[in-house]
Amino acid sequence: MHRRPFHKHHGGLWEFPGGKVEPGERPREALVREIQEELGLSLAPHAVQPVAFAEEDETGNAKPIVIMLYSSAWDGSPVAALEGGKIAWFRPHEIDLLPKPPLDIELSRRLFEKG
Ligand SMILES: Nc1nc2c([nH]c(=O)n2[C@@H]2O[C@H](COP(=O)(O)OP(=O)(O)OP(=O)(O)O)[C@@H](O)[C@H]2O)c(=O)[nH]1
Repeated sequence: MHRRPFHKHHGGLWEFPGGKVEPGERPREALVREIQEELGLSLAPHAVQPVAFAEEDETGNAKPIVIMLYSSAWDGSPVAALEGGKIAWFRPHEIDLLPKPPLDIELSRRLFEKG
C-alpha cells in the first residue's frame, strides 16, 4: 500500500498504488507506467489482470472518479515511494484497519470478497 504525502488531497491515507490514465493511454498501460514511476517496478502488461472497480457517487462530483483495481505478478521488490509518501506491505486484515480514501475502502472490500 502507498501512504499519500501529507500535503496532497487525501494526505496521510493509504491507497492502492497507481495513478491517472493519460490521454491516449490504455488503463493497463497507465498502471505499468505508474508502478514504474512510483515504485521502480516493471510489470509485464500481460500479467496485469482486472480485479474490481469503484466509482464516486454520481450525486456528488460532476465528473465522478472511477478507480480500477488490477492484480499483477512482478519481479523484484519495490524500491521506495519514488514520488513521495511511503510504501509498506500489509496483510488483508491490516489493510482493513488502515485509514483509506473512500474508493480504496470499497476496493479492498471487493479484493478480499466481503461484498
Ligand atoms: N486513491 C484514491 N484517490 C482518490 C479517491 N477519491 C479522490 O478524489 N481521489 C483523488 O484522485 C486523485 C488520484 O490521483 P493520483 O493517484 O495520480 O494522485 P496524485 O495526488 O499523485 O495526483 P496529482 O498530484 O497528479 O493530482 C488524487 O487527487 C486523489 O485525492 C479515492 O477514494 N481513492
